[in-house]
Amino acid sequence: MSAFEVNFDGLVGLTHNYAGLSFGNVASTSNKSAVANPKLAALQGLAKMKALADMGFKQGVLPPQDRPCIKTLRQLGFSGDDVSVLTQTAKKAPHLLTAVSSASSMWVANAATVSPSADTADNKVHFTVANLNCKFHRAIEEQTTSNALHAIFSDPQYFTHHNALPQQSLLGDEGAANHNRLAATHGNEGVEVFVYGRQVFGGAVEPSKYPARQTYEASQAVARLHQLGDKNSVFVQQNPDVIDQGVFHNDVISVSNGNVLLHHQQAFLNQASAFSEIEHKLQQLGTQFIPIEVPTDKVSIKDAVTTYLFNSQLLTKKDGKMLIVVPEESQRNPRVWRYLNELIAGDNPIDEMRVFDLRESMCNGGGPACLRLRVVLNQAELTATNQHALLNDGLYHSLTNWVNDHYRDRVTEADLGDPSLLMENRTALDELTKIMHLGSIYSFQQD
Ligand SMILES: N=C(N)NCCC[C@H](NC(=O)CCC(=O)O)C(=O)O
Repeated sequence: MSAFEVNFDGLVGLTHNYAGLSFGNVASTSNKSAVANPKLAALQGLAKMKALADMGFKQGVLPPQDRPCIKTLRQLGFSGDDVSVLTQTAKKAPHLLTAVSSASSMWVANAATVSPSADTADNKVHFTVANLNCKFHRAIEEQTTSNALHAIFSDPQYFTHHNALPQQSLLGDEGAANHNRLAATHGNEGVEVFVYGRQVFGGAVEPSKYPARQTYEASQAVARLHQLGDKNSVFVQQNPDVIDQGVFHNDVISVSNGNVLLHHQQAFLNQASAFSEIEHKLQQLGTQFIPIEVPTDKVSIKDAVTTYLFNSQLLTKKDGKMLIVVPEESQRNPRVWRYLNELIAGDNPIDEMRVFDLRESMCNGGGPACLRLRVVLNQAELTATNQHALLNDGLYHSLTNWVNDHYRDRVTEADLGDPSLLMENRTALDELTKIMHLGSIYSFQQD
């Protein structure tokens, strides 16, 4: 059956800031305490969405979360009215305030893992919300993420939603950032490649410096929930050495589209055997596997981490060829830029490149691919999707005006305790739920 890949991009939230919260993510820790510009960040994200929609790609939008998250602070013992909860936290536990204020839900590649109906035994689209339990500021995203996904994919005839896995390090799950799908076309049955950083039971090698966020046990659980057969799934360990060099998610070292896997030479442990399993399983589905390997002598791991060359989007164009969407940082590095130009001129399906300025997100370790969640939908599933979450000119203009009306152009850690910022968030998000017809997805709307 024919199907579309719809890229749902996360809108950057109003509290976007640089708090250095993600140990193991080099950009996050090295930009700690820099001054952030949430308005610019949101507009940069919208500009990418609009440009891709204008090129004919189907584009969706996922809303940001309500921050600072007062509900979480109450769970941690702060009490009184909302403003007093905020001001007490700012005074007594500023480190908690930065965590509950992060706009990290913008990186929706970590929101959930999604399996298209062509791969699942019951022929429904399955979503499992990621528990993100490696980082406290991200572990608090799951409930609102679940509410947003339900509000956009509400019809149980087509969509099955699974709660996040239990919040336990055994089951660390970072969603689609560690999940690559390979298939002849989006609509064909495919092979889903689950990439994990460590195996708790019986695993051997692990990174020694930085955390491996995704476990084998979590990847297995998601594949079971999604009713994926053995023929539709492959489990591969990410190379622990590259995690220790700052590759905290697999989408910082590889990206798939169709039957192509663009990856670094050092991306995976036991790369050869993993690729022969993928090749074999794709062959059984009648499809050839096209791995494109980037050698270390052309692009080092350091180059990959600083430029986010692999955190690119690979998109199938109408003519069947592929477009690669990269961040400006890739253009600024001569080795990476040379490689990319060789790639699009070479004998492979990728023949066009677009460069985007996503600096505000990049400074926290989030490139083009982090900002989007891929959802493959056939026509009936697309029709059943909340149409107000799909980007067209009207929604783009509404969202741009909404950002210009509500967002600040400067936020530092010191601003996070400002009660006006909390109120600005709530006013803006309340309006957004009306623009996008989401209902009451935020806890402040439910109290
Ligand atoms: N690779 C993918 N798919 N996503 C990127 C996520 C970046 C995010 N950064 C942050 O959460 C930094 C927040 C701060 O430090 O203020 C993270 O580390 O989880």
